[in-house]
Amino acid sequence: MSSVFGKPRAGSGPPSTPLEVNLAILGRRGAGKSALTVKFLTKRFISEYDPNLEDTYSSEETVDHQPVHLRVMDTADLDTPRNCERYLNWAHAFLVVYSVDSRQSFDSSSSYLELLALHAKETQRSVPALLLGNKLDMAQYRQVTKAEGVALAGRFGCLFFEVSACLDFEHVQHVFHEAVREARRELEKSPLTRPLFISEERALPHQAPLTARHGLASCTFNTLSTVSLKEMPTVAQAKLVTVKSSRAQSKRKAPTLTLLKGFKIF
Ligand SMILES: Nc1nc2c(ncn2[C@@H]2O[C@H](COP(=O)(O)OP(=O)(O)OP(=O)(O)O)[C@@H](O)[C@H]2O)c(=O)[nH]1
Repeated sequence: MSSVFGKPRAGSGPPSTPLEVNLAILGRRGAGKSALTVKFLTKRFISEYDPNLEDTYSSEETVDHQPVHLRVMDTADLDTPRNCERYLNWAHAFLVVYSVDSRQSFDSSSSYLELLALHAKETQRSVPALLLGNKLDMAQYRQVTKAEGVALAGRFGCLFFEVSACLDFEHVQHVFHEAVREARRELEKSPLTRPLFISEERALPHQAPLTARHGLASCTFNTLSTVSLKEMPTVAQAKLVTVKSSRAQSKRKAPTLTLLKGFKIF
């Protein structure tokens, strides 16, 4: 969606270097991570998807008059966090998604928040997370109350929103932009760019019990000082796709979209 939504207006001053923000979307299968990602990128709602695809998308945004080069990793864990290195050391902010009509997905979101809290503790570096209760349009089938969402977010000190990938775009965009704001605040506190590293594939033996206690046995929280690291070339284990057009929604005749790999968009 190169610059379509957030293009700086002509005459709005000299262009500044875009802030680079990496955003990872986490949550149980079916919570609506892909639908939210695609809604944000294209203003469209998808109803068919390939649950095994994990992609990272790139979008030029303007948030509070500042250009932002945003990368969004739509993760595809199975039911619990797995091989979390690929996003733990990459993201500047996390969107943890559950579905308001699924208690299981809410429980998983709690596991993800635990994981992020543990990682922050291990690395002494906090990365903002936002908790999203998705599928608000399905509120009549609610299994999770808004109060529970608020309480869980409060426990982990994160922002909380209820959204729907199939309702208004502006609300979804607002949430993504809030994530950028949170990331920016954190980056301003520690202006050094976060290291784009992935670890060699080996776990730290002493960390296993900690993660296992939280049902996160397949995740390791490697820090710069404890493992040998290699520089991450681009986005780890993910295909980078630039979405080229998203004026689609505002036009009567749907134009050709450069589609997100694997999605059918209607
Ligand atoms: N009614 C409704 N359905 C939604 C919403 N968001 C997603 N869905 C549907 O829920 C199903 C799962 O959505 P996905 O976006 O693929 O969920 P995901 O979290 O990416 O799941 P994986 O791809 O398996 O990791 C799909 O059938 C979507 O069409 C929503 O806000 N409202």
